[in-house]
Formats: sequence, C-alpha cells, structure tokens
Amino acid sequence: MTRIIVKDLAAGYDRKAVLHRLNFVLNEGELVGLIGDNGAGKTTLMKVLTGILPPIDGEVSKKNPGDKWGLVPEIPQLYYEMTLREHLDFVAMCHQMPQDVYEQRREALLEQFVMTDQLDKFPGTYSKGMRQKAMLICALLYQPQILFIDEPFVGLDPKGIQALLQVMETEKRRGATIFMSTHILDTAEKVCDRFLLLSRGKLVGSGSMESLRQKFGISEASLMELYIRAVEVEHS
Ligand SMILES: Nc1ncnc2c1ncn2[C@@H]1O[C@H](COP(=O)(O)OP(=O)(O)OP(=O)(O)O)[C@@H](O)[C@H]1O
Repeated sequence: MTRIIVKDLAAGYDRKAVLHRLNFVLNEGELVGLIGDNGAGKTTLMKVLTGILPPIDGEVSKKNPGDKWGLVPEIPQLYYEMTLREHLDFVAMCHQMPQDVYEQRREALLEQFVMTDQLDKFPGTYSKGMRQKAMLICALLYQPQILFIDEPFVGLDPKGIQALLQVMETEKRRGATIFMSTHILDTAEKVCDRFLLLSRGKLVGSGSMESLRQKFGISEASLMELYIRAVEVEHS
C-alpha cells in the first residue's frame, strides 16, 4: 500500500528551487534510502515531506492522512531544560500512549541504545552520539507509521548503529515506512529496499540495487558506483 505520493515537487528557499520536479512514492513496509552529494537537497526534501517547508510547486500527498510520522533530524533538537525522561513522558502524552505500553517500550529502547543510565540526565550533558540516540528514542517511542531519518549513522557508535538497524528492521516488519538519508553507502546498500539518487536537486535514479544495476548496465556494481554513474549520465 502506498503511503506517500510525491508529484512534480519543487521546493527551496526564498522561492528559489533547490529541488526540481521530483516524482516518487513511498510504500508501506519499505526502507528507502535517499542518497545524494552535499547540497543535493536531502534535508530540504525531508523538510518538505514532513511539512516543515511548503513546496514551491507540485504536491506531497499522504494516502492515509491519519498516519503518524516521526522525524529524526540530522542535528538533534532537544530541550536542554528537560531530562530525557521528561522528553519521553511528553512524547508519550502527546501520542496518548497507555502508561504500561509507554514504560515497556521506553525501557526496551533505552536498553537497546545503551541509554538507561542517561534517563534522568539533561541533554546538555550528553555527547553528540547520545543526543542522536535520545532523538531516535523519542521518534521510535510511539511507533510512527512513517519515519524520516536524516543521516542517522554519523556519530553513532557501532552498538548504536547495530541497535538502529535492528529497530528499523522490526519497525519495517510492523509495516512502518522508513525514509532515510545517508552518506554511508555500504550500510545503505545492505539494508535499504530501494533508493532515490539525488544530484543537484534532481532525481538521477531510483529503484532497488538490481534495477539500478540493470538501468545503468553495470552488474555487480556497488551503490557508490551506481550513484557516481547516475550523476555522470545526468550531467554529461
Ligand atoms: N535555510 C536555507 N536557506 C537558503 N538556502 C538553503 C537553506 N538550507 C539549505 N539551503 C540550500 O539548499 C541546498 C540543499 O541543501 P540541503 O541541506 O537540503 O542539502 P543536503 O543534501 O542535505 O546536503 P548535506 O549532504 O551536505 O547535508 C544547498 O544549496 C543549500 O545551500
């Protein structure tokens, strides 16, 4: 089942487009990797899909407007006057989670991300990776149907990366749609079902590893090779 349909989308800043006529869909239960060079427009696209930035043209439609979504931004945004417990209490309250479900899920996520001992501390005392984990726990707590994650791997330690990959797999099996931007292509290649390849605000390729290999005529190519090829073809 399709969750999000993006049609002829243009978006940018001060009416100057940095994303140009994008067309794609995001389906239920799939993990889609957004790959693009610096400044390609990945964060901008995340902002448009989550309604933070209005499109200049085209549209983003959600098949089920009632779907809950979550965003983990590239730069963690936490309240420095609130402990992690207070953040999580607040998220659970906003999503009307039953207390027992909330506590059970909170404890499981804290354990998975090795953050149990940080629960009553303030994010100002956290390391960069801990802040990222706190954001992830906040977004994963209420099990959104659509999860947007902007560059999740940079800053996470190996156990954090493993925990995130495990949770993403579990959430996908539950039917969640995950849209993730990343520069860590060897990990993306292993875990994503499909990819959107973005260069200078344009989609230069999309599909599974297999379909991209077929499209660009390079069997056995890695995601990095496919991305480089897609950009060459587009800008040649
Ligand atoms: N607030 C803003 N105002 C004006 N231009 C912006 C703003 N934010 C981003 N841009 C521009 O939009 C373009 C896309 O930026 P964006 O942050 O979406 O890229 P990105 O693909 O996420 O890059 P990176 O991989 O470096 O994080 C860039 O040219 C950037 O300079």
